[in-house]
Amino acid sequence: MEAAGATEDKEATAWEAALRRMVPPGAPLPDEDHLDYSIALDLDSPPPSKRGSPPETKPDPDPSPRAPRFPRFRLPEPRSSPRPSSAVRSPGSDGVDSSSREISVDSNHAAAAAATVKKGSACSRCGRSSGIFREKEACLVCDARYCSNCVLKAMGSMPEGRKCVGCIGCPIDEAKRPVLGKRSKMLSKLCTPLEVRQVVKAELECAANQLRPEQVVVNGLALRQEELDEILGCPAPPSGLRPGRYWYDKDSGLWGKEDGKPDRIISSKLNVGGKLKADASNGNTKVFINGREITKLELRVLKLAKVQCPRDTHFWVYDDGSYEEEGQNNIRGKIWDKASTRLLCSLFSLPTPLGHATGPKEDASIFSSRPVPEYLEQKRVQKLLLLGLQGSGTSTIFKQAKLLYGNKFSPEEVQEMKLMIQSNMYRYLSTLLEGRERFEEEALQMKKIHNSHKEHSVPDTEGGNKEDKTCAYSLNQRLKHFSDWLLEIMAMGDLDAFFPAATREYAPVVDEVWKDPAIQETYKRRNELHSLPDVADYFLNRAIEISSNEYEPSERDILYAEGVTQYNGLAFIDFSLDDRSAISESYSESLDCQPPLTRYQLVRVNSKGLGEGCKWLEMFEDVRAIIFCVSLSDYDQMWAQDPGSLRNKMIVSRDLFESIVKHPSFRETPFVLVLNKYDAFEEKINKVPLTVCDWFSDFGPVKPHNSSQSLASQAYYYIAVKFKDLYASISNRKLFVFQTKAWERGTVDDAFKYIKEVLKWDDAKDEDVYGFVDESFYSTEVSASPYKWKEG
Ligand SMILES: Nc1nc2c(ncn2[C@@H]2O[C@H](COP(=O)(O)OP(=O)(O)OP(=O)(O)O)[C@@H](O)[C@H]2O)c(=O)[nH]1
Ligand SMILES: [Mg+2]
Repeated sequence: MEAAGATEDKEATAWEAALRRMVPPGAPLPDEDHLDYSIALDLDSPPPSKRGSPPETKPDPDPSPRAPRFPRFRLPEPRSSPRPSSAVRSPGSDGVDSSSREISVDSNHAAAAAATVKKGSACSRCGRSSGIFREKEACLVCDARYCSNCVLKAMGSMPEGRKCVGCIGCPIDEAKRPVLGKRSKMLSKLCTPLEVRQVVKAELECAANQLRPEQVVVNGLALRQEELDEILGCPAPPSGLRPGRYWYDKDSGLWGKEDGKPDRIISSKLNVGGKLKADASNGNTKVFINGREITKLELRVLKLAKVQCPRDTHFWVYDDGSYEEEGQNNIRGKIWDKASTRLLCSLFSLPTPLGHATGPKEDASIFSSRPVPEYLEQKRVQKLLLLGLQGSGTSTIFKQAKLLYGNKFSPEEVQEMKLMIQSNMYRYLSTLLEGRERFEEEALQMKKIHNSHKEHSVPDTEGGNKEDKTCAYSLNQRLKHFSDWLLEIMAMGDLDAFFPAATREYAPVVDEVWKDPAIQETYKRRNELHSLPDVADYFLNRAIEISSNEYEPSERDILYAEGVTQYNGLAFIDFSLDDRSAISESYSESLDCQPPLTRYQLVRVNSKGLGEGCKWLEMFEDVRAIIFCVSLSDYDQMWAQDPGSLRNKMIVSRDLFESIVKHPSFRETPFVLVLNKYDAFEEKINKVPLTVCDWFSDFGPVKPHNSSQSLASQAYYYIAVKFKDLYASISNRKLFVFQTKAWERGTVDDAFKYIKEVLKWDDAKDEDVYGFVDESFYSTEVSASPYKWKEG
């Protein structure tokens, strides 16, 4: 008995030790029943796990096979909603939202999906049910599921891919089309790489699995086989074509879902489907392109691109983008020629021509020999919107992403940064000078009062009078003069017109002013100067160097500089991240194929773009995720939102967050909260209590001597939970939280890796709703679960 107890004890300690390695030093151990992945913590991922059966002794209470590998921990949440026992859940779903999501499958598929969920995890052949960790392979036709013992017996040599022998020759369940040709972990385990490749090829290319022409309706008419061949075989086919109703504008090549905006530009002049109708995309703008009434979004982009289009304009647009007004026979220009228009289109998910759209048409028969995956597997760019209150760190994160994942700064961009840094330096200085004036006035006032008290006892002298007029914040006459002049320029808002021409000339004075004891005294009280960023001294210390003609901003300077590019409101970069992850890793390793790269587009909208009730945001469609950035160290800062009214900056940030969460465009969009400036926060929290911010008035930290967890990390969790609660109360969903120090590039890299995982869960969550992607299509590696390290 005692021995058993000892083993248990030992097990418990080993478990604890393993867990300890995963949480940050000093953090309390999470409550086992309340594990969660939505607050990302420590960033050192543990080594990839060896595959093996999961420990049976402690079933994962939150069996989230798609959770990322970052160890995380959660704060207790109410255990109200009962969870279905068999369905695999993703961490993004809280039970409520998943069922309420729009499902765009027809009722048959919905029924099939429901059946799948009910079927649970029993093998259709041997009937044995197994734990949630056991993978199953599902038949693409009837969705029967087989365990690894039975799959080869039930599916035979898979001449059409993963189908029961009895289903060979039958068309696949359309809901499963997205997983066609996707390797599964189980296949990789049971078959050699060569066999897997054959199965995948068969699945993609066999006749029975192809799209049937009648499933695709274009301009109201179901296609015939020749028409489908023509579409799929044209130089720029719609990628990943699925059954559905579409509209097609033969003249321009624009293509979209019925009742929707243009989705892409495919080759023009294809003889397919019916005639394009005016209401094909359900527009209501009274502006027409090739007879189709365009959507509001298209109209806005046209207007931004400076195309004149009053109501009742009818345009003809050709496949090279040239356009004319109906009946005028006069080409007015080319819509997509301007880079700015292409940028706008890309930002708002409107298509632009691919370049070869006007090339000679290929023979449709080539289609049969072209590798199918090319059109099936083209991925779309995942758009990530990066937002936050001014000064939260969005531009720093943006610049880090740029340095991390792609394009270096071009010489022009560096030049622009240089000018920005130089003019910022004057801004910092004027903030200091302004503060100095205020402090000087206060100090002299105090002195006067003090002296007037003394006057009663000490007789007045001339010396005393003179002393009354100077204090620690006083400047000499010359510098005072410069100060008045600079503040006047700033007040008139002329800075940018005046500098940088004057930059070099005044550099020595700037340097002198900055080093003057009065300014240094002022700088000591920088907490009271609300628009002075932490980096002010970094640049002011090098005033002379920065002002010189030869100055070349270093990577660090660029990072520390405020601002991004000339696009003050919007900046974007495209990049890709390796797709390997907890989900796909295990099988891509075993196959000699490269993991696919997902393209991301990071769009940074600065706070000005968020004004006016966030109108700008309406223009962003199909945003894959919102990354909302908050500066942790804002909790004691004040912010002048409207002239004359100071509010706590954290609260202003919260309100902005709330308005974005409530924004109708993002009802279905996952949110990742990035809590930035943890470094500054750590430093501040020991000096300024968190409770200075009204929103945090009930923060009651466990005294440091009672807890090994640092005050900063307690406060961090508290804030994270505040935001999570707020988010859940509005959206009924889970907010993902990540901590960064944007100056440290590694933390930004980790943030993007985390975001990538969040997107995967979100995808997986959708698929769960459909019920067709079962664990066999994704690794159900327990690597996601902290329990895997239990064994050491
Ligand atoms: N201490 C500290 N400072 C940071 C961190 N991230 C950014 N900053 C600084 O905070 C200031 C504001 O950061 P930005 O990246 O410019 O913030 P923003 O969201 O772009 O704000 P605007 O450009 O004003 O809209 C800059 O001086 C940054 O260098 C961080 O992690 N720690
Ligand atoms: Mg900035």
